[in-house]
Amino acid sequence: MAENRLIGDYPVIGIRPTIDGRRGPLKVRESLEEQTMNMAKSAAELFRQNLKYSNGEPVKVVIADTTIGRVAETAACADKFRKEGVDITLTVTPCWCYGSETMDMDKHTIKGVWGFNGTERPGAVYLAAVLAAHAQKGLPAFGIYGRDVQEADATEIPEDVKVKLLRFGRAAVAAATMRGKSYLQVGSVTMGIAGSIIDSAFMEEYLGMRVESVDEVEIIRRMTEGIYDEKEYEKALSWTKSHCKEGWDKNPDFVKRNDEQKDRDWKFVVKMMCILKDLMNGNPNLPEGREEEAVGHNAIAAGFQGQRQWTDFYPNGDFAEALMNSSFDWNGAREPYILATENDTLNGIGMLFMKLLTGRAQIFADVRTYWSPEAVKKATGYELEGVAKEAGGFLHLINSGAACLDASGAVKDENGNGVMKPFWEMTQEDQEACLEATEWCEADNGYFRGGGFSSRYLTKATMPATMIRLNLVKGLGPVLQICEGYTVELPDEVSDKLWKRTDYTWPCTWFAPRTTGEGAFKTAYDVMNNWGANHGAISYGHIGADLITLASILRIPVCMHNVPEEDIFRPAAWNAFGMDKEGQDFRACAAYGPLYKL
Ligand SMILES: C[C@H](O)[C@@H](O)[C@@H](O)C(=O)CO
Ligand SMILES: [Mn+2]
Repeated sequence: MAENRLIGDYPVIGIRPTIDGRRGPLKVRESLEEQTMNMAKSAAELFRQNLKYSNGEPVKVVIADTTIGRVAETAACADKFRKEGVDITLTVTPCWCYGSETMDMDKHTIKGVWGFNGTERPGAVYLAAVLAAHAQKGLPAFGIYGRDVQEADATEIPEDVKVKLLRFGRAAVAAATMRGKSYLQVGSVTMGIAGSIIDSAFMEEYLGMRVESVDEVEIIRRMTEGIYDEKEYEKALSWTKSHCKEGWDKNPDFVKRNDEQKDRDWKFVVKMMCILKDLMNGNPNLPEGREEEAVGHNAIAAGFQGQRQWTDFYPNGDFAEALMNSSFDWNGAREPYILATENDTLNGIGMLFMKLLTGRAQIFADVRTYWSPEAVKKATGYELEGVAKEAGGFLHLINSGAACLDASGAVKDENGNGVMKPFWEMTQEDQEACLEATEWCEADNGYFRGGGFSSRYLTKATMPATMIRLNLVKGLGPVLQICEGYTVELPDEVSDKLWKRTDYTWPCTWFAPRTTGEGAFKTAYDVMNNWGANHGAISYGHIGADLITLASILRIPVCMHNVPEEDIFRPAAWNAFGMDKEGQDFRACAAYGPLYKL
């Protein structure tokens, strides 16, 4: 079955080797042709080797047919790139060139410029000149300039240049991948959660996406009228029965569902997942006469209302949310979906940002509780250690449904450390480890009167992680919060005591922010006390710097982060908005406005 089949090409990177146009007896241009084109080839190779689309394929990179010395060659390059579907350009040069004649003036491309740091020819001078032109013309571009002078014939890319090139590449590909895709909302506002009040203007103007909305009755219609792939459903059900072990039922006897009802519920939730996939991707294998349903909604991300109405009556969406957000299912390892629970569109977009940057499955969670060292000691007698102690406590991240099974930490690297791999690295063994670490408990009848099953696991690994929240603030617009930290392993009996005080049948992750002792990152308590909403999106890895670069491309200011200042990489023009990194970001984003504003 075609999974994650999105209509529309993935963004292409175009490399623009620019050069001094002077020929003549001293052959300035001729003497630079090879070095300039070699820079372009090195950058292209670096991108091809290290950047992947969200489907796991290597990023496509094209190079201009010739070096670009005068405007005619600039135009020829722009023409080629238009035909190739280039959304992102990197201009490279070891020498002086004529800024406004050779710069990328396409207002839709995401731009970077790498000036070679060799002093024989003034590549750095061109870099500064053309970045000034970009600033003057309102076409912000990232500037990349290596620290150390290189030999003129050097072809290797210095480490610090690589870091910036790849950060620019990952963020630009993530930003451009969203263009033209849909956010599908299934159902509407959930329990009054503001994030589930979808803001189409934000999706359109900041992300270049569009909003598709489907009433939940569509799931029932498709079930009732058989508008799903029967073969796929049977395969999914059989796999579920053998791979998704049922946990215990905490409900009191007077509401407990009997085996026959639970069997019906399993069939229901598996079919629901098949249908939600079809709604997002479309499915060419739907029954004859269902051509309209077969095309799907071209959704790169989606949300499901769950909690209230649907879950008051039908089995909940936790099974679909948990497995679709994971990096595998009955079809083996596959690109994780982004399916937000409680229809929290902003948390869904946060998950999407990080999936596009990493290729990894994502966690959706309530930022449920701050546990101070004193409170833990009082509740369990345990003295905090390690990252939790350093952070002055930790946060309880827990929500029913949309936390990927990868977050169990059951997948181990070669050193036995818990990891969450990009989906293309997930082995059969890794998938089984995640399933083994997960049980599917009967839905809490207090919250889910319609029944269903909730995934349950404890994150049993200390893993680097990044938690973000995208917030919409009236009068300001979107802002992003970023918190790097670590998942925390507690002794089982300590976890148990704390977990039991809340939703014991939901997936549980303890998280210690990397604190700085100041402001919002003074301690773990301050992170929660400054958090902008009830939810957070969490990814494996410390990817805050990539998120800051992505946010700057999208013109979304970052209002809270714990990323070291030296790792902040934004378009060069941001420097014109003041020396304070945070303030300049707000001022620049306000000045440039949303990328796709008409
Ligand atoms: C208690 C509610 O039903 C839960 O869903 C709550 O924990 C939430 O997740 C609200 O975001
Ligand atoms: Mn929630």
